[in-house]
Amino acid sequence: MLIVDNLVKSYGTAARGRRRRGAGDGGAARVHAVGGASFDVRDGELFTLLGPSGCGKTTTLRSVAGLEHPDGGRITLSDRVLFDATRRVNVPANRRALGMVFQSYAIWPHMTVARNVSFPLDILPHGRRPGRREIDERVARLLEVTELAAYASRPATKLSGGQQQRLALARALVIQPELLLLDEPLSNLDAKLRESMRFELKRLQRELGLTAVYVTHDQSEALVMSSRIAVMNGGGIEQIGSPREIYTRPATKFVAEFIGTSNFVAGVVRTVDGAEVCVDTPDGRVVCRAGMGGTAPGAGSGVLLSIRPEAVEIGTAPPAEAVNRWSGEVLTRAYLGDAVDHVVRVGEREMRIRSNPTRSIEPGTAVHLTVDPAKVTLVPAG
Ligand SMILES: Nc1ncnc2c1ncn2[C@@H]1O[C@H](COP(=O)(O)OP(=O)(O)OP(=O)(O)O)[C@@H](O)[C@H]1O
Repeated sequence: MLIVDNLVKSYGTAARGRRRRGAGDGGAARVHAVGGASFDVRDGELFTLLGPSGCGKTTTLRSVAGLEHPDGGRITLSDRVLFDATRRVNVPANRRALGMVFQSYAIWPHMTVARNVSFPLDILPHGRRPGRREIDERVARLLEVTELAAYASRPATKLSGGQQQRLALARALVIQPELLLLDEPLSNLDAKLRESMRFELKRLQRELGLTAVYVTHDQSEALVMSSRIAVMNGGGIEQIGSPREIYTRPATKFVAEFIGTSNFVAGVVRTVDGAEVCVDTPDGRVVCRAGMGGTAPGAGSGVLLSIRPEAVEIGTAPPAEAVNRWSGEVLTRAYLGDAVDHVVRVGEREMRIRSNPTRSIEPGTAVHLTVDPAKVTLVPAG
């Protein structure tokens, strides 16, 4: 539905801007905010751009919205070309008819809740404005689904943070946009509300069959909400996949580190037999069946093993498994309520292990570790 192809955007640091980096260099330097990002968003999908601060996700979203003028690339929505650098097409933001919700929900304080929702339609020119009855129906339905119907005539400022965010959403949806753009819409809410709003937003998106692009730096938010995630780093996309794919088969070390935690072990590929790769590491041979994000490493190549803390089994009795086993000593233990973390010294390294709280072993104890080959992922070294 939405296709973003090779999007490029840089900013001159001497220019006026939202933010600056590298100023004081005489104005010659440019910040390469997005360097050739490509992705497509399917109908009915909640597609997330996830990455650390400054990786280019907001610039990408604002380019789709028409609020930034990219240097290169092409953006199409269904069969409409919104932007094409080579053909010099750049549809203005107000003609793209997209719904937008931002971090600061910026509801109109002097209006009632219902008027906030109807306003984007009320101000449409005569020929494009729906009739009064249709406007009232749309507003009523949106207030219903966002669970704000009871507050319709209340001043918009007299709502809680979560209600105001739902109002911002209702207001964005009233124009029936083909695509909804959301930029960190939950980050102004307190932790508890943020968590419940994740589910609310996801429910609304499903119920209304919305197609949305969602920007966040919060990995757990992205995992909970998204149909697919594009992990961004330094203006580029490192990996696109479902939350499960991204978590269980990270394509790069950056993705494995940014989403969750991982134990990394450097090694050299010894043999490749179909999907099974044997890797020699300083602490013995490790068999890996989870593969390497798309590419197959050849024998002799240096790789990193990425092993999630919860994939490792810890125990005091020697394991039955013949492969992927290590011996070590518990260094520290931390009780987390729903889990226990152990840090175990294995040879020269430390490994982090997350287990069920019933499996709690005292520091100083000699332990054995095992990991299922299907839970060991390879990522490129370096
Ligand atoms: N108007 C601007 N002028 C100059 N540099 C800019 C401008 N807007 C963004 N940048 C720079 O471009 C890069 C990408 O910014 P962007 O806002 O897209 O990142 P982000 O991933 O959304 O970060 P955050 O989560 O902090 O909003 C950053 O280095 C930023 O400082």
